[in-house]
Amino acid sequence: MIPTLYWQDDVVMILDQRKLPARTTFIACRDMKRVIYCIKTLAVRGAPAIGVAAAMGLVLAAKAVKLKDPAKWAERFRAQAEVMRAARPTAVNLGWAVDRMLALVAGAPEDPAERLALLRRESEMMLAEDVAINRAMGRHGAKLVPKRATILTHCNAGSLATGGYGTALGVVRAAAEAGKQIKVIADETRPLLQGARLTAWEMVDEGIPVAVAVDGAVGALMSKGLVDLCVVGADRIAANGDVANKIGTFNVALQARRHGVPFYVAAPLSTVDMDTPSGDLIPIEERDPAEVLAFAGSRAAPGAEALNPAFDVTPNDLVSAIITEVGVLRPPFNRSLAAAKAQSLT
Ligand SMILES: CSC[C@@H](O)[C@@H](O)C(=O)COP(=O)(O)O
Repeated sequence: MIPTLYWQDDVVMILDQRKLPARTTFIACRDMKRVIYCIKTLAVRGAPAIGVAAAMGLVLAAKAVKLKDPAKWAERFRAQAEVMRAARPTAVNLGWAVDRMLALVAGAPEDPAERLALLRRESEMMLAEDVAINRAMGRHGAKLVPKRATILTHCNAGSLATGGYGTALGVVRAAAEAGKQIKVIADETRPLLQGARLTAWEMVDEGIPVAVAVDGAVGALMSKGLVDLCVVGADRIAANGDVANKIGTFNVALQARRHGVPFYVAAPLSTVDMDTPSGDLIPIEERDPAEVLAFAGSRAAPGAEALNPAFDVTPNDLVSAIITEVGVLRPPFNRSLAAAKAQSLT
């Protein structure tokens, strides 16, 4: 599998996911501004991958701040960190990674080279940890998958959306590695086609049979008994278990409930935001209407406006379970999430 992002000497290399699957090109980021450009334009996307990219971007920012006085240096670095935090609003992993780097700076050595090395190591650790967490999630989630199963997923919560292996697709991979007969239905995921372009590409590369369906087909497919379970990722999970994920996820969950299909969310605990009590308080990114109004390079619906919320919130009562690195969490989620978060801090 091609890496999503990595360090090459002092340069952050980011796979340009906007070009996939047609071309595999990397963007060389030498400053934080370039990393932010990649995050905003979705060259790098998916909650955990955005978090790692933010950490790497802050290493570049730390290097660029040349102030000698440690207090002034920290003040400038903190200001840069806030610019990074604002790059995209919904995925809480971005703010989580920024806070982790800020906490490190608070106790960091004053020697600039040592300080920089510390931040660099932290960003590398986050990347490695993310893959390990995804594998753990995969092991827990695979137990929920029958021996033969068709799994429907929405958007791309795969290797490309993370440091590697994936969250929802990590569960798919782990089930396949355990010898189960898995087929995947990838919702195409309008308007930017993360399902058709990215999930299908990852599954074909993995040798796992995959069919792409238009987003509106979910109900029809389930009514014919063609879906055994749904597994999706998350951008932010509120303390009560409400789940923000790619626009269209809520529809999948509603159809799953209507047809008695289990609806699972696979996400690391870094995606759980205990400071946001419920889903209605999660900020939802509104993206450029042009993403909706352009089709195959030409303008669709001339004269019309567009609504383009990038995410929606699935209420916790539609979620069968949340698969995390510490295990499968069941309702009531306010209790199971709080316990898992407390466990992860010990
Ligand atoms: C493991 S990724 C989980 C989510 O981040 C994913 O499902 C998603 O909604 C990504 O949205 P995107 O706008 O492509 O960043």
